[in-house]
Amino acid sequence: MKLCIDIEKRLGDFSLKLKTEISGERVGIFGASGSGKSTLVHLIAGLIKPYAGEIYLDDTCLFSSRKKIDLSPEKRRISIVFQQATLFPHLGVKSNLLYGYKRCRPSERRIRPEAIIEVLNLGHLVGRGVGKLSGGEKQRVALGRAVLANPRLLVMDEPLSALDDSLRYQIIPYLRSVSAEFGIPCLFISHSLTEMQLMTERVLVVRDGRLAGISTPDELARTGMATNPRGYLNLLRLDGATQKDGLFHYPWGNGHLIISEGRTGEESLFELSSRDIILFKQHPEAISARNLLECRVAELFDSDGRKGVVLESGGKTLVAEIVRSAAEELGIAPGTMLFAAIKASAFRRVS
Ligand SMILES: Nc1ncnc2c1ncn2[C@@H]1O[C@H](COP(=O)(O)OP(=O)(O)OP(=O)(O)O)[C@@H](O)[C@H]1O
Repeated sequence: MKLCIDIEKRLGDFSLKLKTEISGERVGIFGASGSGKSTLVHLIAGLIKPYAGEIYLDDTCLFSSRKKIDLSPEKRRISIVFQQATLFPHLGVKSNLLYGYKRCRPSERRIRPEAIIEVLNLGHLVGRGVGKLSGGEKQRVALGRAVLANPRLLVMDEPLSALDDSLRYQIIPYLRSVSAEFGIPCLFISHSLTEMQLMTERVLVVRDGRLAGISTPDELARTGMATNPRGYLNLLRLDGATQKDGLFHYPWGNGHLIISEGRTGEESLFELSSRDIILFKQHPEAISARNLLECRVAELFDSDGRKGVVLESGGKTLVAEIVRSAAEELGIAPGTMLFAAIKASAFRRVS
């Protein structure tokens, strides 16, 4: 997908003026509350109209004030999944799912409803009404309905922010797999950096209605490391745990990670703050932390007076954070071998 935007819009005191070009299959729009993310996607989807400018999706002109083109939302074929799943309350799960599908020309129906029902794990819900569905189930039905409308682009406008933490991370694999399995490019809006890291490959950053830059989620996490209260959040997908003395041992890099709140038999996603990793130049004699990993410094980066240290072991990486003076005292440079100590309780299991 390639999106070219050059638009201006004013809403009350707020003005949006943005010119950019971004490509990718999973693109993020990231910015603080009120920065203009929803306004931007409403303009792209044709729900509101710019004063002036142009919007192109691949080779299709969606809007051009110069050429007097303004495609209707239906002709743009952009499906939006909103923060709160807006299902039709008088229709059951199946009719909600098929709502847009039935309105597509048969020749345009690319995706089989059965395939979506399977990918989104909705089989046990198709005979039900929507009134008693949980928040996560409603969001999966809304997602299925959006995909079955055969969109050219799927917009997800903070689809996870109404869900609690555990549900949020359960839904992310579904969001990723619909986009990947059915080849539908998606535009994912959020102000959560973790969601950006899990969902997108490139990110358009918006600040006060203006373009603040185009970045990758990892670059964003690195830049924000010093100012983010939780530093750089390492996201680790781990599997194959064995349990010993009430702790979970996961294979990682050249060794193991020992984690308090793990589980056996299933993959889990863990967060680990860069601030929970302590670095030693030499092997410490005795420490209480359960993890002591020998790692090579792959890279160093700056973030507002602090140093990010990218540690590598057996092809896996972790980012640790130290103050600049500590980096100088320890003589840390790419290639240096270090010991990283991490408490087993520092890992937070999010799914
Ligand atoms: N119809 C409107 N009339 C006047 N101001 C509006 C209107 N719609 C939005 N705004 C203002 O435009 C600004 C951007 O709103 P928008 O919803 O695009 O932000 P956002 O980045 O999506 O925020 P959030 O993350 O909180 O959803 C806000 O200051 C909002 O109050």
